Amino acid sequence: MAAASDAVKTARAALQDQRYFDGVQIVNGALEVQQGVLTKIQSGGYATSTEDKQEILRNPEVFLKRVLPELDEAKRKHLAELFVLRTDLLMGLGALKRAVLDISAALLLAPDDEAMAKKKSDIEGLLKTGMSASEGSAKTPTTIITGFLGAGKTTLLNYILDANHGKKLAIIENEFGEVGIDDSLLNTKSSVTEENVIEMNNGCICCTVRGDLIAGLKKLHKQTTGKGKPLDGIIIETTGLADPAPVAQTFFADEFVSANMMLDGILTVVDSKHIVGQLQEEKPQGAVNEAVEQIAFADRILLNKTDLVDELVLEKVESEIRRINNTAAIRKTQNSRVDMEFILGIQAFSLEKVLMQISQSVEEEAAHGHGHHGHEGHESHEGHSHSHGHGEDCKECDHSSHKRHDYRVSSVGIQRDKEVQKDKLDSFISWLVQTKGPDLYRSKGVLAVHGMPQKFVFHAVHMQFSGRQHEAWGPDEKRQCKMVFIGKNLDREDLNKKFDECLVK
Ligand SMILES: Nc1nc2c(ncn2[C@@H]2O[C@H](COP(=O)(O)OP(=O)(O)OP(=O)(O)O)[C@@H](O)[C@H]2O)c(=O)[nH]1
Repeated sequence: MAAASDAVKTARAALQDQRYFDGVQIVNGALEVQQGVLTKIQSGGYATSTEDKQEILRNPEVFLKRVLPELDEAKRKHLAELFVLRTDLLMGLGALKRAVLDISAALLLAPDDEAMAKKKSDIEGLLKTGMSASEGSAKTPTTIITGFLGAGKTTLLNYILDANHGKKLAIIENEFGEVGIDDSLLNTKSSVTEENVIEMNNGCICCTVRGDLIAGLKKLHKQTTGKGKPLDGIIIETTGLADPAPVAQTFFADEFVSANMMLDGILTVVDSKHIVGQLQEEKPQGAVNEAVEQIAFADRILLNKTDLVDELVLEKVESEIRRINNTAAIRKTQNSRVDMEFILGIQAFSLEKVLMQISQSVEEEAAHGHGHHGHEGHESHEGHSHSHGHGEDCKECDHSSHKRHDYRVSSVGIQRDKEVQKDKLDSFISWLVQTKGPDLYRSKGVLAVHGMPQKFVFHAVHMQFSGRQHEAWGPDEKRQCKMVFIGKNLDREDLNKKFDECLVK
């Protein structure tokens, strides 16, 4: 029983830290052990070879009904505890339907438990309204617009509002406590202080949320959905903010916000004429270059003010952007005019979309990106992309300007046609958290975990992580791992080496 209570303790800690996936694995292990023990008792001491070894996980009620007569009070209590724990973990992963199965199993074991009965009806209520814990169609899609001063953000906002006659959009800008619906507030800019940035209490220094934004979103929800007039979308303009991360993380971290809104995507507007200078601006040691960060976080980039530059400059700007972020889609614009489909409803933070995007971006990265590590005579120059062999006579590469191009922020893609070992993957993730957390801006991936029939899909802003098991791998599908990391000072070789240590040999 000591091992069993250890499992409960460790899974509870995982729940606390929002490591839902780890927690589920621990509880699964403990439940499988219980099934083994109970099946042996029923079959007179022998394990049957035909049993479904995961029946307790797949069909908990069927299994429990069969073994119920054998269970003493202590066993019932322990099993119920495991099922309740798994319910909470599954909720964290957004798997509400599975969570209902588990809480029903717990209720079979403890039919008079009022807290469990309430939990069950709460989850069923959430299922009915379509509000899942992680993704759901009832949530209001929210778009973050970033970009350097004067790049064309307000021009874009006005364009969106004009273009969307049929849609009811709310705009939140600057002072997040103030909320403008439709066309109000567009021209009342005021400065933003960093006082409202709150550190999360999970001990990770890079995970912060904005208290004023949460308050603003709550107020907005009350004024709209709360009065039976739901919105079609929310747009947040982050003028004056160096770092879009605390805004983005609010959508992962705050319970109210994540239950009612979903982050649709981060748009970065770029002034084509000035961006190269902005990117290359030397900052005092330790200070961030806002322009570089805004590009690193982007899902979509508007290369604006194309009327002020020629094609050659645009090409250069595009290649500079690609060195920082080679997964965001780029569109050239004038006066921020762009198809709405390119910027709204993009679901960049939906795990389903990650699954689709990741293949494309990692394959591109695998085809082009080689980094310049070990490239004698050069400073580190990650993310620099070519598919050719590399020598001093390399014509495509402007070797004289390597130093200028070193933004310290780059994308690293990893693709392996192998499975990862779960325990080693956990160590890899904790190594990432401990050593790279603040430097890792965006990451996403699809993993084949040894022993797991489903794809494991994740994305993260810094270490604010969202991931869950997705559809099963197809019978003819190659089980493989694909990931993209965008961040500062990423050592491509080190990341590859550390990840390779997690692979099943
Ligand atoms: N030539 C040219 N001017 C543009 C374009 N897009 C926007 N502008 C102008 O650039 C100026 C700045 O545009 P805004 O939309 O206010 O930029 P912003 O990013 O909101 O600026 P801040 O709020 O100060 O950060 C305005 O005068 C716009 O009319 C463009 O494509 N070409």
